[in-house]
Formats: sequence, structure tokens, C-alpha cells
Amino acid sequence: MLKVVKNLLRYLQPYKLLIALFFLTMLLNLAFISLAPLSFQILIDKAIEPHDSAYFFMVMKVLGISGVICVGCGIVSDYVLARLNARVQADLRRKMFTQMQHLPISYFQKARSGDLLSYFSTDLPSIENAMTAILTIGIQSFSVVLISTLVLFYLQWSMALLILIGAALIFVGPYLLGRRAQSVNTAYREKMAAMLGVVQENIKAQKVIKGFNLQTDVIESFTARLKVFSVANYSKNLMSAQLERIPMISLLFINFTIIGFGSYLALEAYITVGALVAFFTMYTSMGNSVFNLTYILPVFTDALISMERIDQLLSHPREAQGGTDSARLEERRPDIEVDRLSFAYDDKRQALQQISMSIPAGTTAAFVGSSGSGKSTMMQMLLGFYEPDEGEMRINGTPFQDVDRKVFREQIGVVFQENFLFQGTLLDNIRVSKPDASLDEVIEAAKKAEIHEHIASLPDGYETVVYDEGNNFSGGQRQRLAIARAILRDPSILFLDEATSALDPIAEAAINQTFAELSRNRTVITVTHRLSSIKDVDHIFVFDQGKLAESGSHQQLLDMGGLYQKLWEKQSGLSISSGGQEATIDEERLSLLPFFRGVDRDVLKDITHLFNTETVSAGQPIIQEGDVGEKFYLIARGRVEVTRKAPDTEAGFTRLAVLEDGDHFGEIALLEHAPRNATVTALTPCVLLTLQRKVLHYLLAKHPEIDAHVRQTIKERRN
Ligand SMILES: Nc1ncnc2c1ncn2[C@@H]1O[C@H](COP(=O)(O)OP(=O)(O)OP(=O)(O)O)[C@@H](O)[C@H]1O
Repeated sequence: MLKVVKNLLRYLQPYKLLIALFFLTMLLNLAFISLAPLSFQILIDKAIEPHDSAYFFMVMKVLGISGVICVGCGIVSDYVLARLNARVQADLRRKMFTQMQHLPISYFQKARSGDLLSYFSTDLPSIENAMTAILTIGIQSFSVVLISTLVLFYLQWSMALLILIGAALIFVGPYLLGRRAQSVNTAYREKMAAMLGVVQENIKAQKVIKGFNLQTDVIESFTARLKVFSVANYSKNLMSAQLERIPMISLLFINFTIIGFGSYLALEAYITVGALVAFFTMYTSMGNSVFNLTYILPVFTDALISMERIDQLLSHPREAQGGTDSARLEERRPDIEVDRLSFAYDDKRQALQQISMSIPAGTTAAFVGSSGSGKSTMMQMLLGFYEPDEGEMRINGTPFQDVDRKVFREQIGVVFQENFLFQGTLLDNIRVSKPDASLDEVIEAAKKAEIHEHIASLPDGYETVVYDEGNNFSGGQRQRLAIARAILRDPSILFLDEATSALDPIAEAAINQTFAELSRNRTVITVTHRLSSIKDVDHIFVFDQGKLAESGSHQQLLDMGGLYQKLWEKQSGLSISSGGQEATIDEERLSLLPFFRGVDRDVLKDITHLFNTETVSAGQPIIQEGDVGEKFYLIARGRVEVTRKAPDTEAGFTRLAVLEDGDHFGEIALLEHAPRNATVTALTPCVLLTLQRKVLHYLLAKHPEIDAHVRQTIKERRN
């Protein structure tokens, strides 16, 4: 309890004047409430019994005037309290929100979003409740108890002593339950936060849930979680009830003792009847106050947990700010060097191992490699989102930890694969990167990002409102808006993380042209899996399982005949028409598929014509687990995820792999006519080459040598 009061005093410290006003009005109010019962003794003993009506009217007049003053003071104190509460809440909200802006990215990846939200939705209101309870019922009841006790001692000391002992007994029960109440409450908060997290994730995952038909699974998993929450909820409610019930029982017991003992004293003429009535009135008012104090105990327990949680958030170490060395950054052409850098997200596996690279100012660089190889992590290290575990990065020769992060980030522009749009207009959203940009500058950037024409065609143009994180725009449009945002900033270093993954081929080609122009006077660092877009990049860094496997120019890497060459081979031989509606594969590429290896070129040439093109948009399921296989798929362009149902997990499924340009899937179920053993969903818009089951079977019947080869390959893949 003391801790809660101490914390509240800390929150209230900046508002000394309001606090003084509150206490003044409160004291006047209290004086009346506490002393009014004494008027009974005066009225009975000095006016009623001696039949002195003049005295009676005088007492009534004093009571009336005091009552008006009391009501006035009460109204003023309500006003002051409302103001104090609003200010303290606003202070805490601002502090927490500011702190969240300075927390490292790793914090947000570990914390459940439900937890973060419950700071605002549950913890702040419980502090508000405690503050209201203490400043109103708390102080009032405490003062009434204090004043009443003094008056009771004045009226009859032995009865007062009895009451005092009884009052102390009232608090014994809640005191003993205190620790248990706190742990029950903490468990309740945790379960509540976890449940909020699940609901929030569920809202965001609606497309996946409907696409995978996971409704029953998620309802079951939510019901299981709900059961755990209900137990915590029940324990919390029971504890609150006990905290109120135990003092009530003690109070009844004390009432009984006082009534008996007091009446006995009056019976034996130790006290007057007036004193007895005054005593009981005073005692009743004191009893109510004591009861009020016990009634607000659960509020204290709640507030204490909330205060501890908020303190934890506020004291969490902030993101590194770097040093103050920014002089060299102002040269606008930062050289980047990475020296034996290693990094792990957790203690299970290193995401980057001993990476060394150099990206001279004004050059272009690309990070490539298969999914999960560490290319995005490397980019995030350069953005300062994570701190290396070993090794270092240098900007213009200055160790990264000495570089002023704020100044560094002012010089960079980033386009992510998933781009967030804020609430507001399109103009606001592009302008976030340069708030003082003129409309002409914004339009210029939008034109370069190939989005101006679309914006101009909208009824409200640049004033079109973005809602629901940008869901009223397509993935490609969001990506182009993000590109406009980055271009508007005119950064010294432009980071592009799969920045064109959601675009169709025409838009991609046009934007790549823009990037090529932009790279003339700045450093551009690209993370991509589409090798055709980085052929002209100065330095290509090839990642493999967290290590830097190779580096060099496109030609140098092809000549090396290593991993890059293999990746290139996988993506070559696939072409897409300019409209993105027609994809083709050449016989050379076809011969690289395991089951067509060694097949005669003329036969392969015929087979290339048997493929169809299909396009799917991001989020759309391509094959469903359990369905009978009808097609074989080869990704001409795009990225898909392969998942399998896993009802025991929170999400309801597990991700098996991410496939991209040049990868293929779906052949096993097709050839063996078995149900699909996984679901494949498009992560980006995809152009797929498909081969129908009946076409494939016709082929296999016609060419028994392929049939034998195919069966052998499948056997190997199964093993
Ligand atoms: N926030 C994270 N927490 C824990 N592990 C992570 C996190 N982000 C990535 N990883 C792991 O680190 C490794 C490298 O991931 P990274 O995203 O850098 O790969 P990538 O090459 O960019 O892959 P992709 O092309 O699929 O984005 C992977 O094993 C991945 O599972």
C-alpha cells in the first residue's frame, strides 16, 4: 500500500498547486463530515433536553452554512481531481509511448503485441482507479477514521480503545492475503495480455485463416487458451470477493460488541444518552470509512502490479544512440565497412557469422542468397536495428557505435518488403520522410515511383485517406508509395529490401530504371532474390546459412561457378511477357529439372509448349493440403510459402519452406495421384508455369525413358 502511495506521489509531484487546492477543499469538506455527528450531542444535551429553541436554531444555522461550504468544497475538489487524474494519465501515456519509440527492434519482436496494448488498456486505467480511490475515498476515509478516533477518545476512552482494536483486526485478513492476491492478479494480467495478443493476431491473420480453412482450429486453440484465462479470472474474482468479505465479517462482530458495551455503559449511567447517540453516530461514520478503506484494497493490489509493469517498460534499456561523431557523415558520401561481424537473434543459431565487406561511397551493392541465408539481417545491422555480438561496422572509418544514430538515420532511405502506411492522407504518408517537402517535390517523387498517375486518377488525389494500415491500397501500390517516400528524402544511402517484390514486371522494370538513375550520386544497397535486377550492381554479396559465401560483380561470380552461378542458372531460361501475363521456359532450363535431366532436347522443346501460365495475387492459396494433385508448378516469378497444418501450434500451421523464382513444387502428389501433403500460398504476386497432370501422363506414356527417370527422382526426393 505504501509503495502505491509513494508511486502516486511521484506521479503527482509536478502538480503541487493543484494538489494544494485539492487538499484545502478536501479538508474543509472533511471537517464538516467528521464533526457533524458531534452536533447530535450538542442538540440533545444543550437544546432538546433543556428545551432551548434559540440554541437549537443557532446550531441549525451553523450546520446549514457549514453544509453549503462543504458542498462547494466538494464540487471544487471533484474538478481538481478530474484535472489531476487526466494530467497524470497523459504524462504516463506520453512517457510510455515515448519510451516505446526508443526501444530496440528486438524488444518488439519478443514482446507480444497484446502485452504492449494492455499497458494502455488495462494498466493505466487501474492506476487511474487507484488514484481516484486514494484521493477521494482513501484520504477522506482515513481522515474520518483519524478524527473520529480522537473524538471517540474524547467521548469515552474505553469504548474508543475497543473500537481501535477492532478496526486493526479488520485489516489483518486482507494483510495476510496480500501476497497471494498479488500473485493471483499478476497471473490474471499475463493471461489477459496473452489472450489480447491472440485476438489481435487473429484479426491480422483473417485472410490466412479463411484461405486455409482454419476457423475450427483457431476456435479450438482459442477455447483452450480461454479455459486457462477463465481459471485465472475466477481466482482473481474470488480473491477480490474475499478481500471485501473478510473485513465485513470482522465489522459485524465489532458492531455487536460496541452496541452491547455502549448500551451497558449508558444503562449503568457512566455516560449520558446524548454521548451514547453521538458515540454511535460517530462510530457508524467511522465504521463506514473503515469499510471503505478495506473496499479499496483490491484496487491497490491492481495498481501495484500495473505500476510494476509500467516501471519495467519505462526502465527497459533503450536502443543505442551511438556516439556524437557525426562530422564525417555530413560529407554525404559514407563509406561502409563491415569487419568480422557476427550476430545471433537468440542463443540457438547465429544468423550472421564473421561477415566482412566493404561498400565504398556512391557504389551499388546487393545481398543475395536463398531464403533464410541472412541477407535481410545484414541489412538490418547496417540500419542499426541490432547490435553486433562480435566484430564491427564502420561508417567513413568511424566505428558505428560512435556514430550519432539520429544523424545517420537522417541520411538514409529505406523501402521494405512490407510497407506500413499510417492513418492520414496519401500526401501525409509520402511526406513522412521529409515533412517540409512542397507538394511539387512530393509529386516529383511519386512520378519517379510510378504512382503519381494512379494517385491523380483518384477522386481525392493526394488527399485520399489511407485507412486500416493501408489496406485500401494493393501491395504494389503500397510498395510504390514507400518508394516515393524514400525518394523524396533524397538519401545518401538507399536501402531496398525486396523493394519491388509486390510489383508487376512492367512496374518493376520502370522502377528499377528509377533506382539505376538514383544510384548515380548515392550508395544503394539492395536485398533481393531476383538476380536479373542486379546484374549491373558493383558488388554482389552472396549469403549462405549466415556466412558470406562469395562476392564480386555479376560476371566475376558467374565465372567462379559457385553458389551464385547455381542461383543464376535456376532463374535463367524463364521469361515473362511485358504485361506479366505470359511466362515461358526454354528447353535448357527444363533440362535442369531433376526428372527431365538427360532427356533429348527436341523432346524438351516440345514439352516447353505444354506449360500454361497462371498468375496469383499475394495471400492467395495455390494448392491446399489434402486436395488431389492436378498440376506441377514452377515459379517464374514471385515467392510462395509452403506450410503444413499443425493444430497444436498457436498459428494452427508450421512453415516448411519459402520458395522463389526458379523453384518448383507439386510434382510428387501429381505423379503418385496422392493428396497434397502441404499447402502453398503466394507471399507476393506470382507468375507460375504449370503442367497439367493429364499432359504429363501423356508425355510419360509417350516417353517411357522419362517415366522411369521421374519415378527414380521421386523415390530419391522421398528419401
Ligand atoms: N526476428 C528474428 N528472430 C529470430 N530469428 C530470426 C529473426 N529474423 C530472422 N531470423 C532467422 O535468421 C536467419 C536469417 O534470416 P534473414 O531474414 O536475414 O534471411 P533472408 O536471407 O533475408 O531470408 P528471406 O529472403 O526469406 O527474407 C533465418 O534463419 C531466420 O529464421
